[in-house]
Amino acid sequence: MANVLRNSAKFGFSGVLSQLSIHSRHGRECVSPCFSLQQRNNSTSPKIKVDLDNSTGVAVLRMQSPPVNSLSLDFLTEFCINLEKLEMDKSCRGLIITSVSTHTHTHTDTDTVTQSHKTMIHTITPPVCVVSQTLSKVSSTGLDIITLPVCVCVCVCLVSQTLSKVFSAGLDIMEMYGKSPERCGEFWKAVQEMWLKLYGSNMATIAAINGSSPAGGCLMSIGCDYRIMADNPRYSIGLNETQLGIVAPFWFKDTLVNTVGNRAAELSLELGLLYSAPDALKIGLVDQLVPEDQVLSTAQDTMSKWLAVPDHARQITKSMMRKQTIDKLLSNREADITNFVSFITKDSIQRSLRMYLEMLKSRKA
Ligand SMILES: CC/C=C\CCC/C=C/C(=O)SCCNC(=O)CCNC(=O)[C@H](O)C(C)(C)COP(=O)(O)OP(=O)(O)OC[C@H]1O[C@@H](n2cnc3c(N)ncnc32)[C@H](O)[C@@H]1OP(=O)(O)O
Repeated sequence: MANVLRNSAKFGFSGVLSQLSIHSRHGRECVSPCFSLQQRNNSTSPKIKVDLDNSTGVAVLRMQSPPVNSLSLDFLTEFCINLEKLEMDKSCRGLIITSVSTHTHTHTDTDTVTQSHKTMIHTITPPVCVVSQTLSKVSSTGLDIITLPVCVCVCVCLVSQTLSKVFSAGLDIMEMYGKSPERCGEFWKAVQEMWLKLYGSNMATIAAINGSSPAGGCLMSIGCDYRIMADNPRYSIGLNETQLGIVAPFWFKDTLVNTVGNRAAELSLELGLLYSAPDALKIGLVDQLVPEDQVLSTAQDTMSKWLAVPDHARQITKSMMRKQTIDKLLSNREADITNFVSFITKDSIQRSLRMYLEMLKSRKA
């Protein structure tokens, strides 16, 4: 333990993990060239948007991958790169993870466009945008004024429209269906990497759960230090793997046990339960429910309490609580990948996944 604490103090908790972890395409080797200590960690990549507030040291990572923020290989790679960048940035002490939400996103960006171009743009039903009479008159004197705002507005509406009800739908099922063993292995390594980086993060981490969060989405949430969920009857959260005919691996199970205790985890995993927000609160799967429009602001208020604790004390304590669970995966990583690949490529499991995908599509129809 003394060794852990020494390492934690020297490298930080995630630094210890990075040293131990296998260098992979999705690990340090891949992301190191992206680091720049001078760089402000505000970035927008196709699937993820990060805003770091330098005055508070808190970053908000918004998932924006339509239609359901599913965790594909590309998404996970982007997620890990962003996490590693924030981890290396000494000014960043706290991370809030959320999904792009309809109202804030549309209004903010439309306002920006309106102010900067001194015109009026009305959003009707997404993704359609219309330029008002006022703008038409103004724009007839300058074509450049009209072209850019309309493009920006249409993009925003597309994202808003398709992500309104989901935090993350979990692992991208298409990454596990009909894929080669090599590709499945690569995908699983990225899933492991995401969890190792998040569960072992030195930052204080809060999940601002503003939509449904099944399976891998739930794993991401319980990988954080604290969970705030929107009190909306349409949303659910849980590790529902058995409902798909698949099995949550030991480190999903361990993370859940660490969060809700053994008995609740046993019921939850065996039955593949998806909990409503109030039921999730009851078993301790989430820590707090708030009205939907207050999820992010509550996360920000809560974060200031977490950051009031001295970093080194919080980080070493977090390491003591989580190290054993993390080490278990670190020392079994390759075996875990082999196990996943042989399980997921079985004909019977592929059939289960196909039926589940068909069910998802037929539910829609
Ligand atoms: C040894 C270890 C072995 C294995 C371990 C594997 C561990 C696995 C972990 C996982 O995370 S598996 C994924 C589990 N996820 C789910 O069960 C969620 C399924 N999705 C839903 O329940 C709903 O989609 C929703 C998230 C509640 C959102 O509902 P909504 O009505 O808003 O959207 P809709 O259902 O119409 O979906 C839109 C679109 O997206 C496709 N979709 C949904 N989820 C996924 C997903 N996880 N991966 C890929 N694609 C997904 C859905 O089919 C629709 O597609 P379409 O528009 O083409 O019809």
